Amino acid sequence: MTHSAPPLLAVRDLVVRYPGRARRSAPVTAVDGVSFDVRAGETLALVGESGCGKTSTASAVVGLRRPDSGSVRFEGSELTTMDPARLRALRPALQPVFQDPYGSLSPRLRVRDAVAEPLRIHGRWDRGTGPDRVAALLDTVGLDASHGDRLPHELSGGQCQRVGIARALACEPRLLVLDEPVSALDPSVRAGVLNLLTGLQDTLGLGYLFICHDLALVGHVAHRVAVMREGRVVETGPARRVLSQPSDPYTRELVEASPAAVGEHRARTIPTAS
Ligand SMILES: Nc1ncnc2c1ncn2[C@@H]1O[C@H](COP(=O)(O)OP(=O)(O)OP(=O)(O)O)[C@@H](O)[C@H]1O
Repeated sequence: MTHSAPPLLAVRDLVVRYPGRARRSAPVTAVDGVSFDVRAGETLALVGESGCGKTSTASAVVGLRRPDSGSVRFEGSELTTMDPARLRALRPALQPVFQDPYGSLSPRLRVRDAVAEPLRIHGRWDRGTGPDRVAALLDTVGLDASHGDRLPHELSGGQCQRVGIARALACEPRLLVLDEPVSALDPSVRAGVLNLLTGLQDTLGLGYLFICHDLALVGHVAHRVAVMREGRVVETGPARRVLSQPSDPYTRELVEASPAAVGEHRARTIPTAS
């Protein structure tokens, strides 16, 4: 990880508002001037309690929601004002992985076709080499070729999430936006999926914006942490420092409520049950 390189992702003064739920009620400001950077090969964890604006931030970064104001720069290019054709060409480089592993896959699409789909959508499918590329992607995420024949309901939650990661990797992204990628999984398979993600990062040099409310997991995977409260970032810093010596009172409350987050040594590879 080089800190002199320009950031992969630079978010500045991001604001996301939703219309008020009741008629004529004031809009809800979900994200209120958020700024952070993610560098290649680095994981920035965005943490905070439910409703603080993490998913709204991620949605604006991956283009699922247009921000009301602020800047989202990817490799130096401003995404919020980019023309649609250029944005479409850039999108594969910046891929989301969502929380619900089943919900993010089409129930009628076999795994092989689900992994091939992003290649087809982005005009990168080659009939000659495509099947081998899909097999290689399945192998990369720890699934064997026989999983390619299955439908999502024939997979475990962890396997489904691995398919979601294979889809995200298909078009050779440089940034993954991981919105609670293991929260819906059984605790016994969480470590395996997180270890897969950290291994991929180490091999491919990917940047991760990692949204997570579990500070113990954050302590394993994140290089830096940004703590959100009520739409704002209240503290940013190296994960070790933020989780062991938080300077913001709210961060201190979060850390104290999660004693497992603080430890002398947190291995990047999480032990899995044997
Ligand atoms: N589509 C929407 N319409 C109106 N308000 C919304 C919408 N989506 C989110 N909000 C509100 O915006 C705020 C931030 O929500 P957001 O989902 O971004 O938070 P979060 O930190 O990701 O929460 P969680 O961890 O529960 O997913 C909350 O007050 C939420 O109620």
